[in-house]
This record gives sequence, C-alpha cells and structure tokens, in this order.
Amino acid sequence: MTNPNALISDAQSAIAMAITTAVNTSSIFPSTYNINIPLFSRNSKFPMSIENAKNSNGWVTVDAMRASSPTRSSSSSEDEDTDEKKAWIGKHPSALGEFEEIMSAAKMKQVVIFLDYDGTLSPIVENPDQAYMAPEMREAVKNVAKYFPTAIVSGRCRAKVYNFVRLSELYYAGSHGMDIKGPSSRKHKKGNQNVLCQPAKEFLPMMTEVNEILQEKIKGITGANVENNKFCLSVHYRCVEEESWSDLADRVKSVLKDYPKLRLSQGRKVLEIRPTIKWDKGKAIEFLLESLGYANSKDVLPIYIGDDRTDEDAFRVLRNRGQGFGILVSKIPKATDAIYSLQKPLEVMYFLQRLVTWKRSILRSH
Ligand SMILES: O=P(O)(O)OC[C@H]1O[C@H](O[C@H]2O[C@H](CO)[C@@H](O)[C@H](O)[C@H]2O)[C@H](O)[C@@H](O)[C@@H]1O
Repeated sequence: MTNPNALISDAQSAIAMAITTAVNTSSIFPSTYNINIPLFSRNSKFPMSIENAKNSNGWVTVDAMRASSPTRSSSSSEDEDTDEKKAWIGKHPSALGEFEEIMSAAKMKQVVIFLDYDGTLSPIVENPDQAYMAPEMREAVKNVAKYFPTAIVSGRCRAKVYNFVRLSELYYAGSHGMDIKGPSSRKHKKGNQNVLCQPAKEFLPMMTEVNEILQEKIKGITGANVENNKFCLSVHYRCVEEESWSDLADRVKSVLKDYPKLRLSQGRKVLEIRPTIKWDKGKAIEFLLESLGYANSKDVLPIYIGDDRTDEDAFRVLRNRGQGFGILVSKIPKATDAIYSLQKPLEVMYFLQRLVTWKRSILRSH
C-alpha cells in the first residue's frame, strides 16, 4: 500500500514544476481547451469545438459560454430522439440497458464507485446553494457504499459537497479532486481510509485573494455569482442575461491576467478558476485507487459517473487503464471518453439501486 504522504509530495513536486513552467495569460487554458469537445451552438445542429469557440487570445467567448450547458428541459430538443442522438446512444449505450454486460466484467473484482455531484446525484438548478439530492438518491448512495468503496468527486469544496451528501462512510474529493479525504467511519477492510491529499495547498492564500477581488469585480452584473470552492472558484452565469456574458468574461479575464498561475476551465454555465497544477479529477481517482490498494491491480473495476467536462479527465484515466467504465450523464450527444451513458440523475439512482440488488443476489448465492 503506497504511503499517501509520498503521493502528496509527488503532487507537491508537480506543483513546483507547474510553477516553474508557469505560462502567461494568453495560454493558460490549454489543458481543458485542447480536449476539443464538440459543443452545440444554439443556432446550429452541428457540433462546434470549444477550440472554435474561443477567440484568438485563447479566452472564452460567448459562444463557448452558451454551449456549456443545455437549456433546461422545457426545450424539446433535449428529449427528442433525433437520428444524431440514436447514433450517439449506439456509441455510448445506456448503462442500464447494458447492466448485465457491465457487471459481467466485475466477476471476482472489487467494484469501486466514483460519483460526481452536480448534474449526477442532484439535478442542475439555478441556485447552486439549493442543489439538494433527493432522499431516495441518498439512500441509494448509502446502500452502494455498504458494498463498494465509494467516492464523491466534485468541483465543489469538500465541506460543501459533504453537507449536501452527509454520508460519513464515503471518500470525498472536493475542488475538482484537489482536496481529498477518506471516510470518517470505517466500512471496508482494504486500503488506507485516513487519506488526505491537498496538492494545491500553497495556492490557498491566492485563491482567497482572487475570490475577494472577483466578488467586487462582478458587482453590478445581475445574477452573476462567485462561489468559493477553496482550491478553485466558480463564476456562475446561469442567471445572468446573455447580453452581459461577454462583460462578465471580460471582467474575469481582467482579474486573471495578474495571476498567471491560475487557469480557467468551463463547466455548465460556470467559469472555473483553478491553479495550473497537473491535478484534476483523473489524478484524484488514480490517487484514490492507489490509496485503496489497487494501483496496479487487475482485481478492481472502477466505475465513474459524471455529467460535466471536468469528468472527462476521469473517464480518460479509466480508458487509458483499460479498466472499468466511465458513464456520462447527458440527454444530449457530446464527445466523451465515457463508454456508457445515462440520461439524468434519476437514471443514476436506478443504476446504483441495481448495483446493490446485483451484489445482494451474489452474496445470497454464496
Ligand atoms: O463536479 P460537480 O460536482 O459537478 O461540480 C461542478 C460545479 O457544480 C455546481 O454548478 C453547477 O450546478 C449548479 C446547481 O445545479 C448550477 O446552478 C450551475 O449552473 C452548474 O454549473 C457548483 O455550484 C460549482 O461550484 C461546481 O464547480
């Protein structure tokens, strides 16, 4: 079992490296923007890559902001069974429809569950402080954690996501994986549960400072809101009139130009500011698998469920390991490294419930 402190110092060397090679503001986005994820602009049925949606300086454009999240479900296009959607589902089949096949890969292996929070366990809502998870969903997650090591991997700060989930038996990776802590109540025998990993710790004073500056800077833009997620900051624009999006992006940009060690990525109607360290949700799940004692093991089947662009880092890690499955939660076709799909949090809950039923039937038959 690897000593997690050793991993922390690895992460710290990564920070040192990132700082030494810190890039200027015209190129602080590459790790997210080079992914080239197709987007769907409001006026077009055709995918638009985020590369095309940024301007010549590499800064986020209104097109990219518009394309960052589907409009809420009143729009029929989200639920419509278009040919394009059918083709996409063909490539990324429903994890419910393929449940038996997924679980056939789990024989004799330890299933480990990674769950994103917003848009996966809770529906997307206008007010981020009210993104509650349904009691039935909490019950499903609680039951899953009885049988499988389970981690929540979120862009939210760890304390906040814990307050929504309130299950002490889980691992929590907040701030896009930059703040990891093991369960406070012990459930599984294997691995180290006392993990603590904060690879961006030295950025904390900077994040606090930038949060204060941004809070001031966005005043006057109705509906804009900066959420302090400890090692990253989320600038929300879901409730901002579209005419003000470019003003908001300019204001964020004017602050970030003085902080070359910070970079910007995009989530669902949110601009995310974070340190330029080589750490993301993918690194977080590698860290957790290692902490659980499955670094190079063939005896593990990790399953990661998430809905957002930042979850792609985790999907890619599983693909590259050739181990386990990524499941993208989306009603609309998106380029993804996930293998399977689910349409909405309700389907995530059904999937988790089936996992529990599957495990209980195995235990009964032994
Ligand atoms: O990694 P996640 O757990 O998915 O967190 C990503 C961000 O999620 C939250 O914002 C998103 O959900 C909000 C509530 O539904 C919604 O209002 C917002 O538009 C979405 O972007 C959270 O508030 C952010 O801090 C997270 O980074």
